[in-house]
Amino acid sequence: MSMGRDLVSPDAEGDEQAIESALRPKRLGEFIGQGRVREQLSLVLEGALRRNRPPDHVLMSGSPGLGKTTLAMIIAAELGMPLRLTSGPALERAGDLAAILSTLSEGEVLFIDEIHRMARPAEEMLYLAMEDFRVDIVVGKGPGATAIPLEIAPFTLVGATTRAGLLPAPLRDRFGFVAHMDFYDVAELEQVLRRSSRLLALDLPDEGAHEIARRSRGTPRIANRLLRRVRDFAEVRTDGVITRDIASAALNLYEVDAEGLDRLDRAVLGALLRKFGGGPVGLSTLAVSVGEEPETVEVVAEPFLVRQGLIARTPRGRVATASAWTHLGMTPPPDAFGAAAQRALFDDPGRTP
Ligand SMILES: Nc1ncnc2c1ncn2[C@@H]1O[C@H](COP(=O)(O)OP(=O)(O)OP(=O)(O)O)[C@@H](O)[C@H]1O
Ligand SMILES: [Mg+2]
Repeated sequence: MSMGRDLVSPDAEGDEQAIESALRPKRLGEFIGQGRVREQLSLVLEGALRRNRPPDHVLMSGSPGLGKTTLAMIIAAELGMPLRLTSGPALERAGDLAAILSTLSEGEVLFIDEIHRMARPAEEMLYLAMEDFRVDIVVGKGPGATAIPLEIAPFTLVGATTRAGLLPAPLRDRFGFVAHMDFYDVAELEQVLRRSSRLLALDLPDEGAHEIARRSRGTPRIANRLLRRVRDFAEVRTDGVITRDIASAALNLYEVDAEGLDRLDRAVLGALLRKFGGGPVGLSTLAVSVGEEPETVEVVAEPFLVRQGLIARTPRGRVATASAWTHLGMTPPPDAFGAAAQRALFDDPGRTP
């Protein structure tokens, strides 16, 4: 996604990937937060280990940087099986997928990242593979084409997506377990930060951890990234101890706001208030007004803004809440929360009052 250069962008790139893999928890017991997902997953894995069979296919959905790849690696590690990695965009043709499936060994874990971006023919091949551990290789073209069935070893598919809504139902239904990953709360992010500061041998008192956690956009990847920037600041300007004041000064310097909103978040919120009087406004109109793809706004900015109670999704479009106006230090127009806005918020055709 295009927001990669920002300090609080949820996407990882470049050097960051090496640092991330060093900080990645390797076993389920080290994985912080996501309590329910962790408990459900540990049952799935334990059951499979007892029966000595590969577990059901697992789908993980959630915003960037919440730990989907980490969890996929943990699944393989807990099963004691190798992990094969690929991604939806790499599977352009059915043949790309067949090449991988046909070389899997029994019990192997196949991780398909961004599974919603797989091409259609590969997706159809995957249905059969997931269900019957078989693929049909089509040889030839037109009326003379024949399908040669090919057995594949029983494997476990782990799919990850930032957009579960885009997965076709037949694909979603073939996963035995769907893990919905949510944003982390401040206490959980503090734990992530304490763990990382141990691994990086940093001096991070609780007050410093709290200040960084609060501004990490509910996302472990961002928490780790902010920790490294704050470390630079602490080491260059002071004795290296990351106090609350140091953390706060460093984050102000990097323009991470008090609630962790990044440039895109602030742009979206600003446009919603200034150009559309607080809404309701449609997603694509809002995206165009900040010069971004609707998908970027929907996947990267919106879930966090909704979670923070700054915007609401209504049947008529996105609307700003009272906190949004306060957050940007603006006064809502007199009718902002009047009859029209109330209608937008509560006229849900799918719901009876
Ligand atoms: N539960 C966790 N406990 C500790 N650290 C975590 C946890 N989840 C994620 N992290 C840290 O955040 C980083 C990013 O996580 P990960 O790469 O798994 O996210 P992702 O959901 O796959 O993101 P993307 O959608 O961009 O692929 C990891 O390298 C790891 O250091
Ligand atoms: Mg990932």
